[in-house]
Amino acid sequence: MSAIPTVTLNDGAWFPELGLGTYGLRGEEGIAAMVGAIGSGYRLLDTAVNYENEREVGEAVRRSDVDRGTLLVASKIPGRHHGRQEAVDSVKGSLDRLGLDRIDLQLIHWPNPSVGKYVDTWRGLIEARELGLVRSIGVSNFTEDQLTELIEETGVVPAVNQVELHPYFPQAKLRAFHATHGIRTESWSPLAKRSELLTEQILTELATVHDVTPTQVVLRWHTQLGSTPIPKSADADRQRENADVFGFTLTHDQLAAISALERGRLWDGDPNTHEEM
Ligand SMILES: NC(=O)C1=CN([C@@H]2O[C@H](COP(=O)(O)OP(=O)(O)OC[C@H]3O[C@@H](n4cnc5c(N)ncnc54)[C@H](OP(=O)(O)O)[C@@H]3O)[C@@H](O)[C@H]2O)C=CC1
Ligand SMILES: O=C(O)C(=O)[C@@H](O)[C@H](O)C(=O)CO
Repeated sequence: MSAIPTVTLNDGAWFPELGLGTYGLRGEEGIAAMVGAIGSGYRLLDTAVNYENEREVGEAVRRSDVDRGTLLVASKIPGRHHGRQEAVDSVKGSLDRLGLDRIDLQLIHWPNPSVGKYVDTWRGLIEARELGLVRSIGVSNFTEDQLTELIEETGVVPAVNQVELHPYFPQAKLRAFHATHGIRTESWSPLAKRSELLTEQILTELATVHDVTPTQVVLRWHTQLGSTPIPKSADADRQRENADVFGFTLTHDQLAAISALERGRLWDGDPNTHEEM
């Protein structure tokens, strides 16, 4: 398996084209799964205050035999920590739990519109970056309008927007907005939480054509769309399968056929209405 390629974010930092989701990876088993993933070549671990596994993520970084400087840890601020000073304090809390002296990518988890403080929270992340607590700053689950508001109010463009993205919800319009503004797209639930996606006929057909698995077809689709998928797997073999997607190329027509599976969100995770505290 070749190394996972990287891209450059709008702040000049490097960023992998594929990472590991860690929601649900907890305790010793979770740490072992993350250490194994790092050993298999993963360099980006995605966590959040609300995953309650930042301690495990930090421990996995320390137990791995890879230099800290070659690993990226991303975390996310929950709705209950929105506000300028609250955001800085939230980052400090994450750093304590991680046991690290820097978070590589800090995101706002959800805009939580009813709280009405995502612009202040963004100002807090800008301050956290100035304080050297975090390297890159971005958001998650932000719409075009919410991104525009952040940019107009602060002049700082998020490096990343991590959003629901999979063949059932390809987000073409939002991705085009990201491309225009130099925001890197990151795909959450990139396998649509496994669901029935992986048995779709077009995916099994393309898997045969390219001599790979349907999962690898889906993950390659993400990377060729210019998004960084963060599939979660607790299993070493599936982790290796998921990372080994850079040795084949889908054609333009094959990408379009996969995107034609579009049917909508997995659940009611509309950033305009969903509240996640
Ligand atoms: N910002 C946000 O609001 C959100 C962020 N996220 C992030 O995105 C990450 C990934 O999303 P998630 O919701 O976990 O869903 P995924 O789409 O990554 O699917 C995970 C499921 O797929 C299974 N799986 C993984 N690889 C394979 C494979 N090769 N073959 C068959 N099954 C496989 C896993 O099982 P197994 O472990 O047994 O392999 C698990 O059941 C999260 O862990 C989290 O970090 C997720 C939701 C929202
Ligand atoms: O996992 C996350 O990052 C979330 O934001 C949650 O909303 C998660 O997707 C969930 O619990 C869905 O039911």
